Order: sequence, then C-alpha cells, then structure tokens
Amino acid sequence: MAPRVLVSDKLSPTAVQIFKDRGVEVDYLPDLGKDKEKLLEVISQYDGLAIRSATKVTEKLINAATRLKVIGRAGIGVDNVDIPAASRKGIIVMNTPFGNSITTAEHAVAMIFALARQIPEANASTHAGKWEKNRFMGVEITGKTLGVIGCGNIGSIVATRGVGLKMHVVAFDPFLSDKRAEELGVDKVELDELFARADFITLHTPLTDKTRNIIDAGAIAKMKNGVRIINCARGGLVVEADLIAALKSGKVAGAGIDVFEVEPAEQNPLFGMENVVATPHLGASTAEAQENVALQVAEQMSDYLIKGAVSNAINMPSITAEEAPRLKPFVKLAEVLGAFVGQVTEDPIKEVEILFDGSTATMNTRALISAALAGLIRPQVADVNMVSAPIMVKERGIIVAEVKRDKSGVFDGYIKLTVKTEHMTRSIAGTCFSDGKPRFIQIKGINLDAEVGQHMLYTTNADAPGIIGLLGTVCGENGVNIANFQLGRNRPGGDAIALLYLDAPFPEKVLEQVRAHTSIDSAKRLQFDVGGV
Ligand SMILES: NC(=O)c1ccc[n+]([C@@H]2O[C@H](COP(=O)([O-])OP(=O)(O)OC[C@H]3O[C@@H](n4cnc5c(N)ncnc54)[C@H](O)[C@@H]3O)[C@@H](O)[C@H]2O)c1
Ligand SMILES: O=C(O)[C@H](O)COP(=O)(O)O
Repeated sequence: MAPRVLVSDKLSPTAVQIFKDRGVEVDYLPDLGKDKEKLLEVISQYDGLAIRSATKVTEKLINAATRLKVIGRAGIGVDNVDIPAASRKGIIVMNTPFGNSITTAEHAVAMIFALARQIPEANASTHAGKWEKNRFMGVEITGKTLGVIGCGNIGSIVATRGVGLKMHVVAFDPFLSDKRAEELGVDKVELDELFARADFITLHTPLTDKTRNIIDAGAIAKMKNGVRIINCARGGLVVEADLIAALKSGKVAGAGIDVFEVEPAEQNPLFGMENVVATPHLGASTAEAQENVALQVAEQMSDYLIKGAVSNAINMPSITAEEAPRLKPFVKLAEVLGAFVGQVTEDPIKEVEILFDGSTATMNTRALISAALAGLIRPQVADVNMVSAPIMVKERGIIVAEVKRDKSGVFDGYIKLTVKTEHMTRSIAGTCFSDGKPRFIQIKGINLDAEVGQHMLYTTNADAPGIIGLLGTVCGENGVNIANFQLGRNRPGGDAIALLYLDAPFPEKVLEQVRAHTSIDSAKRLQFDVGGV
C-alpha cells in the first residue's frame, strides 16, 4: 500500500507533484492545520504530515496519529511540534534548515528600512491624499550600528547585508567564534555592550529557555534612546507589554515585528501603534524560499517513506537501514553524553574530543560524532539536527577531534566526550548495556553507573556526610520521586558528585536552597530526550 501524506499548511504545488511522482499518496488541505478538531479526526489515516508554522503538532495530535511515521516541516522552526512526544512515539521530525534563510534575512533588512523611513505610514498617508511631507522625517542607515542577536544562518546573512549597507555591525551569540566574526566583518560583543551601542537591534535566535523574553524592560533600559527593534525570529523573544511601554515613552523609536507571542495575531496591543511595522509571520514568504522548502521537504519525506532514508531529522540520526539496529542505542548514548556536557557548560566550548573505545571504535563513528555534537549544542540551537550539527560546530570555530582505541577496560566498548573551554576541561563517559539503554559510567574522572532519565539533578559536592539526606529530603518535600540515586568520588574526603534520576523535573525554586548548602559546590537540573530507548 502506498504511504499517504497530509499537507496541512500552504505549500508550493511543487511538493504535491514530488509526492505523486515518488509514489506517495497526498492530500493537500492547506487550511486543515488551523482546524484542530478536524485534524485530530483525520490524522490517524496518514503516514506523513507536511507542515509550516500554522499546524500545531501537540502531544494530543501525536497520540491520535496512530500511523504517523514522519513530520516534515517546510521551514526552519519546529517549535510548533512537540518533539519529545514525537520521539517517544518513534515519529521522525525533519525540517529544511537552510531553504528560507536568505529570504528571512531580507525581510529583517526590509524592516530596518521601513522603520528608518516610516515607509508604511508614509504610504498610507500618501494614498489617503494627505501629502504630509513634513510629518515623516527619517534617519539614515549609513554609519549606524546594527546589533544582531543570534548570528547563525539568518543572523549572519543580516550581518553581512548590514556591512554592505555601511553599518557598523555588532553581534552577540555565545557560539560565534572570533574567526567567524572576523570573516563576517562584525564585532563580537556581550549582550549588554550590544544594547549600549546599537541603533537597530535585530533578533535571530531560536526560542529557548535562555532566549525567551531576552528583550524585556530591563534590557530596553540598557539600550540607546531612540533604538529601533526588529523581530523576525520568534514571538516570545520580546516581551510585548514592555516593548509597548517603551514605544509609548519614546525610549524605543520603532519596532518591526513579524512574529508574535500569540499567533495568528488577529488582535494585539501593538496593532495601530504609529511606530510599529507589523507583518503576519511573512519572513519566509517569497516564491523562491517556498519553492526551496516545499521541494526539499517533499523529497526528504518521500525518501523516508519509500526507502527508509533519513535526512535533516531533528530527532533521528541519518543512518542506513542495515546498520540501524546496532547503531541506534549508541547514537542515543552519544547524544545524551553531548547533552550532559552542553547543559552543564556555561562558557563557550573551544575543543571537543570524542574517544571511541573497544567495540564503539568499529561503528559508524561519524553518525555517533554528529549525535554527540547535536546533543552538545542543542541547549543553544534548539533546531539542530545530526546533519546540521557538524557544520554549526565548525562555523563556531569549535575543534572536534576523534580518537579510536582498542578495548582498554572492563567494558566491551564505551564513548568518552571531553570538552575544553577557556577555563576548564570536562569529561563524561558512557556505554550501553545489553538492554540497549545508555549509562553514564564516568563523570569528571569519577566512576559511577547511572541510568539516564528524562529528568535528572547533578551536583558536585564535598565527600561529606549528609548529601543523600539533603537531596532526598528536598526531593521528598517537593513531591519529586527519585528513581535512581548515584554517588561517586575521586577519593575518600575528596571531590564527589551525585546524579539523581527523577520522575519529575527538580523544582527550579529550590535549586538555590541546595546550592546554599556548605557541602554543595554546584547543582544543575538536567533534561534528556530518552524517547525511543
Ligand atoms: N519569521 C520567519 O518567518 C522565520 C523564517 C525562518 C526562520 N525563523 C526563525 O529565525 C530563527 C533563527 O533561524 P536560523 O536558521 O538563523 O537559526 P540558527 O540555528 O542557524 O541560528 C540561531 C543562532 O542563535 C544563537 N543563539 C542561541 N541562543 C542564543 C542566545 N541566548 N543569545 C544569542 N544567540 C543565541 C545560536 O548560537 C545560533 O547561532 C529561528 O527561531 C527560526 O525559527 C523565522
Ligand atoms: O521557522 C521558519 O521557517 C519560519 O518561521 C517560517 O514559517 P512559515 O513556514 O510558517 O512561514
């Protein structure tokens, strides 16, 4: 039986043609994504779902999608898809990471000009026959400072366009290397310096826990008077209420907003404000970009549904059908090792070494390295996948070294990840047992045997009495059940660690209480995607 795909958002007709040519049955219902109930009713009939940003793929929808094997996002952001829920159900989520980058960068540049010269307002006034030549006094772009927050694919295109417009470009991105900044012709700065220097600020980060509300009243207070702010990335990066207050006071002279806290944004207090240029999430909407992403998503989804080939998947490695069964648990292991280090390392990472010992050295280590790197940078780049992770790591100037060696210890094989930042070196090793589940076997050179869970708490502490009691009591008092509790130390009375596998997230509000204890050096909540293990 031919696989069946539903296209539930507006996609170029190219996608439908490709599905048909490849032998995939396709239903093109571009308004269905907005009708949650109807979508819920029909989703069980499909093997694939092709979407843009309008379709919200919730856990409820995924649970109803009994046949679904692949979700294809014709675009970049997958924040409208519940990826852990899809992973748990073994559904691949793929995107098209580069197809609309230029187009979106151009939209941000268009916003810069629209704000500088009040083009939308002047246009409306002129169409109304008012000829208000004295009302619209603009500002020049040349010589102004453009602040780019998030200098990845889109941000770096905006940055180079800014340089071309004779602007001074300053960029803040924890993953931007000095070399890359030099290549782009931008000054790499800290966020506060960007706020202090920029005349125009443009956002190009994903929406993550770290970037949510990155522009709030406190941030705006650090900006120049008369700054102009552009958001063509994601609603939620800017606190709309704080922006409105600053637009009213004149602190912010103008805002170009393509994405909103709630979408579709049919009502929003920003609407009607004279110094706001608003577009309805049009960043990716050009004929060229839509052709790129439609073609790419239809090819990727057809290849997977017909041949089992995986590319540009967010939650699945690109591996062949033959090697898949043996490799799969080790791919997950590499990813959780990377995710551990990515979550506990605050400083920019300069070097990564991935050591494959024993049996792991004979596997597809390229896939395993990609998985480790994807896990490592996912806390900063939410939409990274195994295909894009190595490129992104390279662009950020992180040196990656692979070491293979014969079996050297009691384990048949294991993987050890070591990262270096300017100030420290951190390592973690793990293996898979016969149950196919990843285990952490060494952290900071300290041996342990820890099962990996979705929610974990990691502490570095003194090897002193009372640690088990402290952490056990705090978890108990907050109703968090401990599934597994591992301790390790380098020597009696020396450095020690604790790793707790919890049935629920450790409450953020009591982390400070734990950190305040004299025997605790650091405490971190960790999260791992253990779906499919
Ligand atoms: N408006 C639209 O229609 C439209 C179109 C395409 C993409 N987007 C959105 O644009 C955003 C950027 O896309 P991209 O392809 O450039 O992504 P990308 O992953 O290539 O780049 C994102 C960059 O943000 C950086 N970053 C992460 N956390 C940061 C932080 N706390 N502070 C500063 N920088 C941080 C990352 O290091 C990375 O370099 C995404 O949210 C995407 O969904 C919007
Ligand atoms: O992340 C993206 O690719 C953009 O937000 C584009 O969204 P759209 O496909 O709904 O226009």
